[in-house]
Amino acid sequence: MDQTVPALLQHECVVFPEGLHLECGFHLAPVQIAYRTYGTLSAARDNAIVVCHALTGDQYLADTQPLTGKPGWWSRMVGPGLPIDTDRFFVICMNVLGGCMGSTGPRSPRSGAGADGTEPWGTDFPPVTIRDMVRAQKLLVDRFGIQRLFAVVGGSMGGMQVLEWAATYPDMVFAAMPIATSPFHSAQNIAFNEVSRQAIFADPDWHGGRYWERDAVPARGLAVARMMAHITYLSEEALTRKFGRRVRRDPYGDNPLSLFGEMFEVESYLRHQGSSFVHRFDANSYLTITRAMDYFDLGTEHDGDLSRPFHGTRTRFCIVSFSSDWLFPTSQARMLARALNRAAANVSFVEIESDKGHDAFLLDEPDFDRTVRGFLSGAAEHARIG
Ligand SMILES: CC(=O)SCCNC(=O)CCNC(=O)[C@H](O)C(C)(C)COP(=O)(O)OP(=O)(O)OC[C@H]1O[C@@H](n2cnc3c(N)ncnc32)[C@H](O)[C@@H]1OP(=O)(O)O
Ligand SMILES: N[C@@H](CCO)C(=O)O
Repeated sequence: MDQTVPALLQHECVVFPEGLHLECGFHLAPVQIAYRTYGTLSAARDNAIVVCHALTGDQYLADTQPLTGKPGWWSRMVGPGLPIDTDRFFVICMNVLGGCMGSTGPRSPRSGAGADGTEPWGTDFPPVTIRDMVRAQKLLVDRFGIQRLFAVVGGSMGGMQVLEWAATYPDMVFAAMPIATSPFHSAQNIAFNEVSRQAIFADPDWHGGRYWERDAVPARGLAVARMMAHITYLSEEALTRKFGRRVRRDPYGDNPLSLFGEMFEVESYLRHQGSSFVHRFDANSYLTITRAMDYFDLGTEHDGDLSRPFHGTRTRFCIVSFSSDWLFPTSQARMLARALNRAAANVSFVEIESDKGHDAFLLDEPDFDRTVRGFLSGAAEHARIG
């Protein structure tokens, strides 16, 4: 496994020297937010959409991702004439707090007492929550002089941020589209995250989280973490359709269990997903962000009542789930819809038929594209956006 440390790049970002008081009680300063924008902010500043990325996404939504050289993760969704139409809307996408693509996170230089600005935070980076991520995003939205967002859209952990935006800043969000998400992180998903984290801890190059001292990364552990997680992003049907039981010659030649020097295509695919991930992601960020997802529960401060954060809301919601998503199943999306109904919110709910599993929101699903386009166009008419 290649041990190359993912490159530290220069990203477009804004530094907020005053920082942010985190939910854990720690004051993190400064806070840097890396972002990309697409389209033009209207003179009335009323056409802004914040798109929130998922666990391992980044701000490169619709242009080339600099580490991989590939198109941004939602290039088919965001652009001129596309469902999130940049001829009409001004789209902002920010790397989350705790991330590793330019926003303040475990790879950033440690700040505060005793810090000399050369050593990264590593595992001493304070625990952050989804609400902290959203409050950090609001710093940048305020800097743009935007008082009300036309919409907030996102899938998976991005959907958690959408819900947190709507709950924390109800007067700022006209429309909200939480996709393939849940009002709380389930026990099963916390369990998957824990397996991923243990894989990282078990790597001999983990070095107590101070792997930079060895100029290495816990590549094997991080790759195994991603391999396991990646299975949860697909579905049995999708894996069968893609690979079935097909085998190929084992290019690694390191499998003592292979009878004829072969390997299953699905094994080879997972290895590829694991090793390519290591080139674009930081292990300490992975730990920080998976933990933030685990903490997420809209009912925590409300005796488990998921409707209370939304009482009195005027935000229009469109909840989207995918029929084969077993990580964030439709039953959890329905739970969210019922909570919003109890809060008397304006809510619509769409389940898209798909066999692609959780990552369907990243893939070509024409019904999904039509849903995004339709909801945003309808909401734009009500918001009287040109
Ligand atoms: C939401 C966010 O915020 S963004 C974060 C999302 N981005 C990611 O998760 C990136 C990694 N994830 C993926 O690639 C996801 O599978 C998706 C959903 C984004 C893309 O899915 P698909 O387009 O169906 O691609 P697929 O899952 O088939 O993977 C294709 C890759 O596997 C490789 N591959 C396919 N079959 C095999 C095989 N048998 N052996 C080895 N490699 C294989 C392909 O060569 C391709 O490699 P590349 O990405 O280096 O070019
Ligand atoms: N595959 C996406 C979605 C996970 O929830 C990601 O890695 O961010």
